[in-house]
Amino acid sequence: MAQDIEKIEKVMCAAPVIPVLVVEDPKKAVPMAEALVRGGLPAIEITLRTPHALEAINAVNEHVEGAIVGAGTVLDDRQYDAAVSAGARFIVSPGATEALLDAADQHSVPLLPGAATASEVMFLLERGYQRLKFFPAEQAGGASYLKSLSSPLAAAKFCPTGGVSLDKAPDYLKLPNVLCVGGSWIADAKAIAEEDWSGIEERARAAAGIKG
Ligand SMILES: O=C[C@H](O)COP(=O)(O)O
Ligand SMILES: CC(=O)C(=O)O
Repeated sequence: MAQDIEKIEKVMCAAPVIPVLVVEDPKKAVPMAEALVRGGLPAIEITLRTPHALEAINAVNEHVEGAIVGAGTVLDDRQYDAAVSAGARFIVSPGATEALLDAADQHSVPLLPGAATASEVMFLLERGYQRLKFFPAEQAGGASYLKSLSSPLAAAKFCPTGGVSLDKAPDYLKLPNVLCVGGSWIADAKAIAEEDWSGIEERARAAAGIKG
């Protein structure tokens, strides 16, 4: 089954940046997401890298008006099912496997799979996926590398993530094959632990204003 491009583009085009979040304490998820939404970043990715990530997704989905909460670091079918049950509105993976794409076929909640090479992109295009995460963006070659994929693999459009910052984001966003970027700089683990909601809101506002 092909990717639902319209559905995933609603997430990718909601703002220039998707914050990637590692939430240790689910009680902090709601005020964190409220700060992000107030700052102008409605689409947020809570990674399944902590024991309470599903609880955090559920809380944001239930309580934060205007948020489009997704699950990141979804690696297999069990995690896909669990994230959807928790209320995730989109699913992100650092890569892609046949099994994960088969799991996505069972759900209407869309998948944004990761790719870092021409062959990985071609594999995903073959499976009907044209909206992809470019991960890890800076480490794999950065904006110039991604630009060089834009002509031969023109159907693929990306959300570069990994090492992206406020300063580096415009270089990606001006590329013809980039719809948004992802990153943890807006709300990193320290800011969440310290409940720095005003700082998160301020960085979200700066990110929401980035032009390509
Ligand atoms: O694992 C990395 C996340 O996808 C975000 O990367 P970052 O911390 O480099 O922004
Ligand atoms: C890095 C990434 O894409 C993820 O954790 O979902």
